[in-house]
Amino acid sequence: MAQRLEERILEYVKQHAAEGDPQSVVDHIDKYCSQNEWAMHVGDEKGLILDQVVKETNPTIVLELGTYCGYSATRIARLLKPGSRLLTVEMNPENAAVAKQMIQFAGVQDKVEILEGSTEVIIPSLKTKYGVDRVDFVFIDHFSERYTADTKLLEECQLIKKGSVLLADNVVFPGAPDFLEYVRTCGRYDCTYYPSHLEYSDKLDALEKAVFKGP
Ligand SMILES: O=c1[nH]cnc2c(O)c(F)c(-c3ccc(F)cc3)c(-c3ccc(F)cc3)c12
Ligand SMILES: [Mg+2]
Repeated sequence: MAQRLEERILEYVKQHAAEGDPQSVVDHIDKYCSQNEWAMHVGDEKGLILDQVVKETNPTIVLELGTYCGYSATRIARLLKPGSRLLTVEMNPENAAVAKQMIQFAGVQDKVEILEGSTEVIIPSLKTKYGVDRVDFVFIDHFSERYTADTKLLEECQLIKKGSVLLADNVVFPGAPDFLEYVRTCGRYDCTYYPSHLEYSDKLDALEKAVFKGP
């Protein structure tokens, strides 16, 4: 029995999902976490909203804050057009190691790069160290206490331009009240609220989409 929950999830995927098939990996993570052990992936219900927003944005460069096991990175990468890429930031090295294997097994490793470290250090280095000019889509799913600071950092580093889309998880549970206040009142975002449920649960949760209108 693998020691850590995240390793048990990876083991289950390796033993039951179809290698090279990102949809199969996503489906099997959802199956394991709804039947066996709860884990904090965005999940199948909120995942369908994520899919819809990714499809309507059709992004070339995606930034994800909070990789965890690689569920949403796999979910997003499966929808990306050839030549596009996803950079995902994870500060927990053990989770990053699981995510690397999950992404590899799903066969999306050519589109996904895992950046280990904290967002406050990595975001300011994206232009210089990772050759990013602008990000078209940001999935914010790390710590709700960092949502606002990291959004302001993306603005200050000029990584988001007019039309860039932010999509934040958990704006109801655990909640991100200062983030909602900021994007809805600062005058630089067009916001949309998507009510849903906490992953693998009937508790209420929601995603907030914030489309940048420019500085
Ligand atoms: O931390 C997170 N990052 C990203 N997504 C998350 C997510 O989608 C979640 F559903 C939860 C969650 C919410 C309720 C709960 F009871 C347990 C965990 C967390 C979370 C929140 C606070 C913690 F102390 C630990 C985990 C996160
Ligand atoms: Mg989340």
